[in-house]
Amino acid sequence: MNVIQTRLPGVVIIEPRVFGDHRGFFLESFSAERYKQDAGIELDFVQDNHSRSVKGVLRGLHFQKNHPQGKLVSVSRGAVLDVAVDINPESATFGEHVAVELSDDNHRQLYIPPGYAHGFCVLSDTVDFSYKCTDYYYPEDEAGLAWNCPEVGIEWPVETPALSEKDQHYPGLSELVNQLKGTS
Ligand SMILES: Cc1cn([C@H]2C[C@H](O)[C@@H](COP(=O)(O)OP(=O)(O)O[C@H]3O[C@@H](C)C(=O)[C@@H](O)[C@H]3O)O2)c(=O)[nH]c1=O
Repeated sequence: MNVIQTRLPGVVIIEPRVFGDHRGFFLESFSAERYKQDAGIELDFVQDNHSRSVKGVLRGLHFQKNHPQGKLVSVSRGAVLDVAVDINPESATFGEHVAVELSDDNHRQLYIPPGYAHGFCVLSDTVDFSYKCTDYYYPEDEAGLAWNCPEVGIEWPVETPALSEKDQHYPGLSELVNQLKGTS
């Protein structure tokens, strides 16, 4: 497999080896030893998730405050623009993001270590989105960053995405940092 470093520490693009033949293709979507050695993923995964969304849906930008999750994300059908944002004020890349197209055509995966905000926007008619998480889901611990925060400046492929109710009300980066510090 091929591993591509991004500008954000620990965030890597993984291109699995794809074995194509007259039947279709085969790939290993995860293998603990190899992903540890080649992609630096030391943490164990404890939960697998799958969501389906239609074109124009945007989910994000999400993280958990006290139980941060590392996520190995991929698309089994369709295409998304997947985004990770550095929300750690102590980080040299605070406020920066990476945006990567993941599709059933390029077979790319993105590993996002614990501590980043994550989201994606659907580019295809339908998408099946799968991800492995290094911690469990704690509904009371859920938090988010506004998908359209101007301080982050993500160039999303749609102007008016379809959002969940809660994704319409998350704060921008400065407000989020103040909230996490407990100062507002
Ligand atoms: C994320 C999650 C949701 N749920 C439930 C809660 C809710 O009733 C329903 C839909 O939840 P949400 O609207 O939060 O789903 P969604 O907006 O798809 O949330 C996900 O977005 C992407 C971008 C991520 O990075 C994930 O970590 C996760 O936050 O599913 C679980 O039971 N377990 C889970 O792990």
